[in-house]
Amino acid sequence: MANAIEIRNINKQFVLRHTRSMKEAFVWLVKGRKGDLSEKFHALKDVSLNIEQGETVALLGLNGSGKSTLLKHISGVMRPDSGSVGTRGRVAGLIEVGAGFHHDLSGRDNVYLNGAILGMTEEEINEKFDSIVEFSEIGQFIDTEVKFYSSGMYLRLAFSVAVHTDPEVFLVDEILAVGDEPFQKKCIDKIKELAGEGKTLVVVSHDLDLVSRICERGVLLEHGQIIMDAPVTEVVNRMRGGS
Ligand SMILES: Nc1ncnc2c1ncn2[C@@H]1O[C@H](COP(=O)(O)OP(=O)(O)OP(=O)(O)O)[C@@H](O)[C@H]1O
Repeated sequence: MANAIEIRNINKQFVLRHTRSMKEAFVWLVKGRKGDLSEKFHALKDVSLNIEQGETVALLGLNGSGKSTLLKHISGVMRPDSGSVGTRGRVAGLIEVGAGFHHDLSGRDNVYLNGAILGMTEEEINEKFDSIVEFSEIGQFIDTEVKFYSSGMYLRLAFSVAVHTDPEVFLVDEILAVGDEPFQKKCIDKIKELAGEGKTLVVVSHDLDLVSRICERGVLLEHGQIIMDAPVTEVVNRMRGGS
């Protein structure tokens, strides 16, 4: 089967400190600018990962292990310092609540803006508009500026637009957590439905029960490296201190 996602030897470093004290900068200057004034943090270290079309994959690991950074590379919002990331088909999902939303525009305008960013044509959005609003349960607030939305309302609209783009690859970060329980359940059912249709799914979550229900494969990250890639139950077992 064809790969939906191909990640080859990616590295990502973040600059932790841009500035130092005047004294440190002075010492650095008189010493002939030796060394680097900024401190770097290696968030992803030589990560390679192939995900086949139709696979459901959970990215697991402790806080700061690099899961969200890896997901952002798959979505294309971040680029690696070296290595390559390839995806096949339309990629959509929920990485950061409100990303791609314009605060001063209404929910309605943001559906068009976000839909276009995710690759939908105006015609496609017109066609799906009612269904997007219905799924989100935003109701009359669709014409309110989104800066007045609660975080849950943002999530509802963003999730609804993302699933209506009919993506081949669907990415979900932890953010489902801000939805209330009924909406979370609705999202999870929708995610399962997408998986059932053979869509590729990559999920970042600390909810081990949830990922065990949705995903088949687990990829465990530690300090920016993949240390285990196995059926999700085995990875969850290891995270819970099993084997
Ligand atoms: N834009 C950034 N600038 C600097 N450091 C960053 C940036 N984004 C992430 N990091 C750092 O990279 C590391 C990995 O972050 P990441 O968000 O990928 O971890 P995570 O596994 O998703 O963690 P969590 O479970 O807490 O969400 C962290 O130490 C984080 O501080």
